[in-house]
Amino acid sequence: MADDKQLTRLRDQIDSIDDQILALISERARCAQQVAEVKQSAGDAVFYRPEREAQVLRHIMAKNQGPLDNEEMARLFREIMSACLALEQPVKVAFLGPEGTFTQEAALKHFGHSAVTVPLGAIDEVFREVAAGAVNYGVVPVENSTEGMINHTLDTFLDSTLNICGEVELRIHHHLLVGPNTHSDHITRVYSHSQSLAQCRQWLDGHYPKAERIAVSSNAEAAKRIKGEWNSAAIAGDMAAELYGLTKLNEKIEDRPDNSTRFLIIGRDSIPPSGDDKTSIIVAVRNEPGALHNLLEPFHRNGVDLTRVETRPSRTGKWTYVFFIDFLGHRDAPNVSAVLAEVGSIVADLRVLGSYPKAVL
Ligand SMILES: C=C(O[C@@H]1C=C(C(=O)O)C=C[C@H]1O)C(=O)O
Repeated sequence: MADDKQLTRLRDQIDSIDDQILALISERARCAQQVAEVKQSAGDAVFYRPEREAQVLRHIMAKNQGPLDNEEMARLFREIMSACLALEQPVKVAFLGPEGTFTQEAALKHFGHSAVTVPLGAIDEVFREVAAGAVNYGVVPVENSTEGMINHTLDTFLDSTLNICGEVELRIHHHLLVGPNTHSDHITRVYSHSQSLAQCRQWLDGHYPKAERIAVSSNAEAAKRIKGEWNSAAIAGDMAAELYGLTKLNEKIEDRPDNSTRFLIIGRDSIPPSGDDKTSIIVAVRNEPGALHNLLEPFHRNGVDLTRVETRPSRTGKWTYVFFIDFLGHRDAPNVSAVLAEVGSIVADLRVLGSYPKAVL
């Protein structure tokens, strides 16, 4: 038995600490309200500031001395900021629905749980609703560590004038889910998004080689669909399992344990520097000898680190290659703006998709 007196004393101590935390969070929330008033009187309608939020979280992680780890501590502060912001104006964020997708999880990880998330049926709809001003931001998947680029998202950027305002990385754990009518010995169909089916290919080959694999628009849609079906399973994540009341027959069935997806936050405004930023651009290059070398050389010469170079076929037919390039640094930094000016002068077309804070969490 624990020492009753010692327990009582520790719990009293926790109660008094909680009172202090409560008072401090309230004081912080009042401060954030005043910031909103200052912004409003300056005619600034944008309360949410991604670069400032990234700085707050980085500061917390740098100062944290444990015992909670940096990510855990930052997650708590993420939620405090989200709640403070929602006092003035909850951020409205569109995502690739239905409810329960990994994209929704990414949206909540980035904006916190006080954000209002709006499920939409397709990636281009997310772009459209942001462009129309019906929501403040959108969240779209862009690349998976196992399966590579999500080409549909890249292609949608070709026709869009929206800005990238941030990035989120999410560890993706897939589970094999069933409804009450299905037994593990009688699974003849497995539904999921094509990316998720691909991420679990070897596991499915080993455990359900004969089951038909059916690709649907999202893994949450798969979970929703099998709820009342016989002999059917879905591959989806925790949020979908919980939301649609399904049983996890097998957990973490992704072939690679480090399976993760990167998502982009899209919005209408460009974002000032946060001190640790990335920039994404699209360039169209003429099909001539040395074109790729000439395109990349200025980055190297100016000490700008490339983090990703992706090629897509141009859809106009006019240019042979379109490159999506990500690199470290903000477009306002002198070495980055020098590279952009130089690259702009040699390529057929250059569009800066945005400079944004590097993912903190
Ligand atoms: C308080 C501000 O506004 C919002 C709330 C923040 C916070 O709670 O720390 C940070 C950035 C903004 O999203 C601010 O700009 O400082």
